[in-house]
Amino acid sequence: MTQTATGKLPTQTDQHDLAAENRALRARMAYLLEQAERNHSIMTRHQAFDLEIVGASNFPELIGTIFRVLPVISELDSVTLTLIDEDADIRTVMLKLDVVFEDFPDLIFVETLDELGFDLGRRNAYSPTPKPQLGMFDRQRHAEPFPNAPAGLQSVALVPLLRNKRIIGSLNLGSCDPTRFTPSLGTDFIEHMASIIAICLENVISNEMLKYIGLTDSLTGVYNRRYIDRRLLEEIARARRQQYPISFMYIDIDHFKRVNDTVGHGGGDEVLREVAGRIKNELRTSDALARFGGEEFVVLLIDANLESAAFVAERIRASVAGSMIALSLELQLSVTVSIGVACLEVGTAEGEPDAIARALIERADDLLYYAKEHGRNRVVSTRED
Ligand SMILES: Nc1nc2c(ncn2[C@@H]2O[C@H](COP(=O)(O)OP(=O)(O)OP(=O)(O)O)[C@@H](O)[C@H]2O)c(=O)[nH]1
Repeated sequence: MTQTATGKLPTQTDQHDLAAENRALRARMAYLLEQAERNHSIMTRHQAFDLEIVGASNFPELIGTIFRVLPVISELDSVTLTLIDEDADIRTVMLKLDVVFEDFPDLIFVETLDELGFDLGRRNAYSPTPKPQLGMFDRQRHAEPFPNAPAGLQSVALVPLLRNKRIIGSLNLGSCDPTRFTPSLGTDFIEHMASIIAICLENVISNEMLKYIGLTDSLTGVYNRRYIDRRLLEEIARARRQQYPISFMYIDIDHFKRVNDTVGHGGGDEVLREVAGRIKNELRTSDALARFGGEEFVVLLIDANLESAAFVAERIRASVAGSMIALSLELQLSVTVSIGVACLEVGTAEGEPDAIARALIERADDLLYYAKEHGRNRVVSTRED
């Protein structure tokens, strides 16, 4: 029979106490085991999440994963993301790369650090790390980070996204449980999560910027030849599948050598920028404008037959010729363009997309040459000879 610590045989009361203590210990153990299992499951889910966001290859994929997965694995009722985008560079580049911001209503852009709603005192973007702010949800105070707050949101955590001590935005977490985010709660876990998200964001944003730079003409800001070559192949395949025509314009500024000779290379660059702007104004957002090099531009028009493409080309010609271009140094200059227009009609795109693209470009180039030979400042979409 069991003896007590004093060596005496246990009484019935002692035994009763021991059994109760035993039951309590077992219950405590079961609770701790349950907690450990729960924590393990949370850790596993978060590790899978980390792997998924680290593997995201572009901005929409990363943002989409954060908004889709994080509320589920962290049992949150709202997750939003605020990014500082001072000169709207991120938005401009993403738009150019066809990111549809309407798909991400919980992605918020602000111009300045102050708009993040952190209590930063006299900090600036490079000051030592600010801490997450946890507390009760206040519809007015948190209107900016939670623009679509669900009914019943009770507590929130605004977690700074930091890269090299610089705040790039904030990850905003919301719960309908009032005890979920209280000021006394430890923040190591959410800070760790935010730091991984911040690295992924910065990485994906700089990749997208590089992609954009690689596809853009730095002088005029329109696409470059590499972009159009690639896009043309995609569009030929799509037009073939969906049975619509696409058209291609080759645009060349007339006597551009004379422009350079008259106003210098810098003035010539200004003319190139203005002409690019005037062409762009005549296009739909689905059309793509690129500078092919020198004083040559091309336009790819989606779902446009020869007649409508020639109509747009005529508008472009008229817009360039219609008013003088004002240069800095108070100079004004008249320029004109010649345009060749070719179309890939429905049912004519047989063979390899590569060969079709080449033939389309060559036809537009040939018609441009014809326009030059027949007086310039004109649009040619069919040859009369
Ligand atoms: N300012 C500026 N000039 C450029 C640039 N790239 C090419 N050029 C100039 O564009 C001019 C093209 O001249 P040409 O190909 O002879 O043709 P053009 O004078 O436009 O004559 P047509 O096309 O026959 O009407 C050359 O003087 C080039 O130096 C550029 O990026 N900036």
